[in-house]
Amino acid sequence: MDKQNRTRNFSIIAHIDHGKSTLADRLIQYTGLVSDREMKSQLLDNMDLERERGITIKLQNVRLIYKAKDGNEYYLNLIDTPGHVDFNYEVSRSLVACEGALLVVDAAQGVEAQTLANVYLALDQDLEILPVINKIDLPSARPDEVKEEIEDIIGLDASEAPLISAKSGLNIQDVLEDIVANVPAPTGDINKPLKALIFDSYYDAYKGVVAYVRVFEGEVKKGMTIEMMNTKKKFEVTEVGVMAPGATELDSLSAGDVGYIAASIKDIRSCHVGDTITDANNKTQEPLEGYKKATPMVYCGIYPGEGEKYENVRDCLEKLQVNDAALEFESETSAALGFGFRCGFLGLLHLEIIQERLEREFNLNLVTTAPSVIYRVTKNDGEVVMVQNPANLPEVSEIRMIEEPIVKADIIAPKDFVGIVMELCQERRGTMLHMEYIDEKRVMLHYDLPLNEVVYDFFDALKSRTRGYGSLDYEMKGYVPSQLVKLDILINKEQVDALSFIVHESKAYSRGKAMCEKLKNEIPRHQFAVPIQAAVGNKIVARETISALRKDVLAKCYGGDISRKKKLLEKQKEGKKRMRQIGSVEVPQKAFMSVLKLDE
Ligand SMILES: Nc1nc2c(ncn2[C@@H]2O[C@H](COP(=O)(O)OP(=O)(O)OP(=O)(O)O)[C@@H](O)[C@H]2O)c(=O)[nH]1
Repeated sequence: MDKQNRTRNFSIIAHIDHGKSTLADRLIQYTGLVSDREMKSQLLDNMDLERERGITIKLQNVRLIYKAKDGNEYYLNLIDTPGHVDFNYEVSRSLVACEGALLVVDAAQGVEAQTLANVYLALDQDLEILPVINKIDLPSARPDEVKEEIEDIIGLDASEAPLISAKSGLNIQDVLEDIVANVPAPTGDINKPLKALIFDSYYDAYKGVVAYVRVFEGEVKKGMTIEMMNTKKKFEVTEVGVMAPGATELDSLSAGDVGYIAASIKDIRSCHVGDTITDANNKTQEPLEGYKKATPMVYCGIYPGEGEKYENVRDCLEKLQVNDAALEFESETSAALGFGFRCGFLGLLHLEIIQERLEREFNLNLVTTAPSVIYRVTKNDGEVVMVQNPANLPEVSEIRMIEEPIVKADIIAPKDFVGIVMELCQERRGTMLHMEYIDEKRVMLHYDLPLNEVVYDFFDALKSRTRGYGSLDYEMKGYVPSQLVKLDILINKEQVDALSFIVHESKAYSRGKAMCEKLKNEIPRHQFAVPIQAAVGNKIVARETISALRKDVLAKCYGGDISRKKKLLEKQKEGKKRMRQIGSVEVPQKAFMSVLKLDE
């Protein structure tokens, strides 16, 4: 059998926590790629941040060599995928490079909202989906019922699905045999001109931008001149190889292979994820269909903090963008924070992760402003503007209509929690579409929810109110008109542009109040009283005051000389007035993030 017939390209898809990363580790360990001693727990989640949060964010690929029962040696290219709803985009990116996907389902939890969402993504790519039932070691495991669920809800035959424990390593060989037997071998002519898809990339200080590719046709070798079909840039290949699990150089990558290409690419903009690489001297006719660009759904301002340089922040954002194509940014200025960037993210988790990476990996000191979705504003003169920065909302008098993005949300929860889930969706201005029973125990609720209500902390609220049993998946549906207002925050009578946000009219008061209270706790006391107000237009909807640190000027004044007392108090008042006029209120950096975590 030739190499192509002994190659299998696959991903693992699952709902969060169903054990995808643990299974990936076991597969790596079983095939002897790393010794047990070297086996760091969850090797694929190689970013510290991921390990801490326990969720997979960036996809990684690794090549395993497996000697199957049929006596042949197979090359299994595994591409790890993230399981969180914010990262569906990354899931579909990695799926394009594969012919099959393992669908890991927790034997105790069964099919969840994101199990379904991931299956749909895999079906879109025409992948062979192999169900795997994990965690059968758990006392609460119910593998037979879960098999039925997979058949009933998803429509996949699960009768032959391996029953495994990724944790203990039980039946891991069944999974490998399943892959060999049922994931189709790649096809593609090695003698045709090179055609390879870049599905990910990262920046290496020595090698430059390294592209992770899936070769569909032809062959790529060191010394060859390649061309990026989209950017038309040409480079000489300095190294090709596979991750096993570290970068391992090979002579060539050919049709069907997954691996990396380094070509001393210094400018990150010349290597686009989704672009097709070809041989500059023997070009392929048509590029492969690229990825549809991920559209950010949440925006926020990122500003250099105390002592931080603007250029430095730009540099780091650019570096992050290389391996996170979904991150968008452009320059903006704020009266309160100076020069900075408006950045677009897939969701709140994505935002938090980027922020943490900037702070931790790049050691940046940042100020982040409240997240906002994109509103569609129609002005009286008919002009339509998309507003993702509340500060840019046109004057109220100019606005004919504001529309907000709505998502179609699918929520799966045990039936005992239906009331609680409905209450939560109601609070978040949701409209129920319908509800169906998955089996005797669980229901699936379909809702239309304003994205602006989902991005804040809907996911956390759902998890905590359903004791971890509720699961969520959502996709953009469109825009609907809504009664939205801009809530401004005034600190010491001055409007702070970076703290403004757009909110539904019915929530302006409660949000404003919560915001003022929060800021009151975060801003230290000054020599003068600091009023904190929330306003809609000219109307103040909430107010808090940080009382002044009153210096006791009368302490030294003995006796009852009333005129002297008066004089001293008068003087103090003057001082305060001056302070109020010229002194500025020190607002701590974290106050700008405080809108994020408002408990309503
Ligand atoms: N009892 C038991 N626990 C398991 C098994 N497999 C995984 N787990 C545990 O389940 C939890 C989630 O496993 P992960 O492998 O991190 O799950 P994941 O699907 O990769 O999750 P994300 O990276 O967040 O998408 C961890 O605490 C694992 O130790 C298993 O077979 N049995």
